[in-house]
Amino acid sequence: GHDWGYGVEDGPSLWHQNYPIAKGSRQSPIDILPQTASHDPSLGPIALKYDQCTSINIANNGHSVVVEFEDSDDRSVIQGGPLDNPYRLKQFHFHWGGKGCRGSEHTVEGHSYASELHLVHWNAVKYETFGEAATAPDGLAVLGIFLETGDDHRWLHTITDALYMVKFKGSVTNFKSFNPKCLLPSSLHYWTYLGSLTTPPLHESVTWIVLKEPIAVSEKQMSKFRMLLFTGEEEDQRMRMENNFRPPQPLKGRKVRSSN
Ligand SMILES: NS(=O)(=O)c1c(F)cccc1F
Ligand SMILES: [Zn+2]
Repeated sequence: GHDWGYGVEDGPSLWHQNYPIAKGSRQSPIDILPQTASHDPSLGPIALKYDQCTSINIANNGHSVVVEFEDSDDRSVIQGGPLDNPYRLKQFHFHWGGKGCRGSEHTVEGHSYASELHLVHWNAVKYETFGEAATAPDGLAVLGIFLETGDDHRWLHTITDALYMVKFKGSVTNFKSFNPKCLLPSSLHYWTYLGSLTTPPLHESVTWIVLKEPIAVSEKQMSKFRMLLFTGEEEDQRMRMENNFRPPQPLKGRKVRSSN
């Protein structure tokens, strides 16, 4: 059933009731302090091999809009940086705010961005399935990319033009051969730390890799995300999908490392 959301009655401050790990020792997102992040020379560059990317569909799961990928082999992986082996691309999705409001999950010295893109990868070397990896401490690697409002993003149109097809919770439509490489900023410099899923079940299974450089998207493009609904077609009360972000969580002694 509907056991969590982003509203007053089911939002992030209440998730601990059904998901006690919400108060755990490695929860995400966090506020990143660049001055405190230690530059670790042993941290190499991350490598994204997205060339043979195979997107399948785009869906509204009632919490975000998600693009799923074919992950039966290692055609699309992230490797290098803090990772000991390649992690397979499974899906990407976004978190965003209301009109004129901020909506990123990670913040940088208290500054939040308009939105945050998450590219979710899993450790198929050590685990059989995404589900199994999602509960393992080294199971997932999520690449976080900040979106700030500014110029139009030429490739984001492919996604925003498809959003009207998945307006309602539970809707899904074909979305083939989209390569998320076109959503990357020019620099792959990053911060990295050990954390969790930012939505229930909040498993502490994520190696976070957050890119320092945001990408620019237009306010008009952002407004198209806000025409999505949290609610299904059959529900009479229509709730606009916005502010679907969890606020920063306690660092609890964790170290954030910087690629440079
Ligand atoms: N937000 S997040 O990137 O932590 C995330 C995942 F990694 C996996 C599933 C859902 C989800 F929301
Ligand atoms: Zn996310």
